[in-house]
Amino acid sequence: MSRLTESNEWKALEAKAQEAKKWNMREMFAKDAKRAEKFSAEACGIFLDYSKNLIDDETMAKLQDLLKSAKFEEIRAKYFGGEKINTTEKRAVLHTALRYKGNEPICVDGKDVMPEVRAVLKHMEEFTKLVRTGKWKGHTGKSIKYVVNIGIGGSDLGPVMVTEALKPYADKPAEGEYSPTVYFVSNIDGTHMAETLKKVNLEETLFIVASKTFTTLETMTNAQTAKAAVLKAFNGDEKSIAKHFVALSTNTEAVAAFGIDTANMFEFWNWVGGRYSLWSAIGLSIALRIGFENYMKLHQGAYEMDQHFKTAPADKNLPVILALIGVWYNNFFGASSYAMLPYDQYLHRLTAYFQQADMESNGKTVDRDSKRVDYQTGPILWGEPGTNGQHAFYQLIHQGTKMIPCDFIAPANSHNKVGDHHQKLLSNFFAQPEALMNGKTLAEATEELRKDGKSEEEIAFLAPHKVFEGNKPTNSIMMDYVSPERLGALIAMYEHKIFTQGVIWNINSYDQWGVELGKQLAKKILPELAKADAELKHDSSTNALIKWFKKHQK
Ligand SMILES: O=P(O)(O)OC[C@H]1O[C@](O)(CO)[C@@H](O)[C@@H]1O
Repeated sequence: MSRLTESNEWKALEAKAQEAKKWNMREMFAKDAKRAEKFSAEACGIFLDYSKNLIDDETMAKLQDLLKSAKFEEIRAKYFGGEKINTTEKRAVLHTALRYKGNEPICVDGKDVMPEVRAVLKHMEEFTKLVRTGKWKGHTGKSIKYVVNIGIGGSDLGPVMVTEALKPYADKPAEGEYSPTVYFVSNIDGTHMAETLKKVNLEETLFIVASKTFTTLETMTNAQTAKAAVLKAFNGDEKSIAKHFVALSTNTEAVAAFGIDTANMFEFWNWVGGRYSLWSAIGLSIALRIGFENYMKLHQGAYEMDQHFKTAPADKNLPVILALIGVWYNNFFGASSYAMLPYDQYLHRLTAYFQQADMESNGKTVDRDSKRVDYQTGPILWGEPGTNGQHAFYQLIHQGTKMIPCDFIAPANSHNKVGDHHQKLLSNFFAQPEALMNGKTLAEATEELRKDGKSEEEIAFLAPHKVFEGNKPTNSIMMDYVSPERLGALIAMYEHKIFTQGVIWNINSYDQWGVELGKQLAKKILPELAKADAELKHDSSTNALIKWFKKHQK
């Protein structure tokens, strides 16, 4: 047994869960007219209603006790204070410094990181202005119309998600500026680069090679392909590289070795985790697309959420509430996944983005004391935007045998006022959590069928299929618009939720050793694919697959 599962706080929650499994949310709402008011909170323009959960005051108090016993406040202070809470890599975790708007120093190893942070932001601002005003010229003297960000994981998903989410801001550039079209190439599958190259005119294209390490196989392969295409287009003139390539990285030497002028390198630091890096130089494609001012508003929203997370009491603290509710279902109800369901088409990559943030952070089996855990850690996160998901997988959420807590997310206003689309969209946003909570009893289903004139025999057969057990937990999260400020706050809210859960589970949320083994094996297999008579020393399945591939490869 671990310290966590042996603790009184954990045991109290286990006992409480036995009680809560018998609760009926419909009855809880009927009994308490103030339930929604009691279990809701608002900060930084984000409204959270968490009343449609299997919780009462005592549950929340006991979850807070668990949090306290995990030394949450102490670890939170270390997180914001630049201490090396990523212990396996001996690194601080300071994405919050990248968006910090205050005047206090933030030190790592006794050195204030803020002057460097501000210098890189300044560099990004100047560069963004040059490109968006058409002053940055390509090799043949043409301005930049296309930007291709080459990166993967955290060097791709954040910028993709944000540029999609804030597209309305790209469509409204400031006076004298324009918004280049931005493409993202991540997959090592040559199709990704090939299809992108078909869409751009190289004379007007800027490639951003975005890689924290500047060693990632996918990114380096794609970058070499892009470099070869540029050199070919400009008759092998190496000088063209400086005009068409910039780098975002922590690895100056590798950037220089690639042939990119380090004056065109935007630096960040090893205390920025890849999946938390959109606030760093990795955000350059965002700034180029929506303008630096809007990128700063995104930072502002996140900074405000950081302040809220640092100071709000647990019962009003949005990231804390979300984290505690997540732990409640993950650890005491056996819920292995949760769904993130944004009701806004512009947020269509939000879930994919948080899949990395959450699953790469908290998908761990060993705790901070290097012991195997005896409890569940990070959940599986999945989802699609509403209402598309409703016509695909909601059936299982409503009537399947698994508990899938859901976060419903929606803005009160759409950027596109098209007829009554938004009203219809939002009616679904409100209806789904209501249906999941209330369900439909056998008596109600029977009554409906009777009203439809069905025979008693048909009713007996059909009614059980029409029953919705209900009692399914949801959070509803709203904001006025999907604006840079609100999106920044929303992202930071979930980042801190992930941190808080990591603290409770006593794991290091900031390393990712789990991605290494597959990479190592791929490196070993690559030369075997090229050599016809390579001796294969894998398991019989892997050997057979490689042989089949070789036989069929033309
Ligand atoms: O920015 P880099 O160093 O190319 O890494 C890309 C991604 O690869 C990972 O290390 C996982 O393989 C992620 O954590 C990271 O976001």
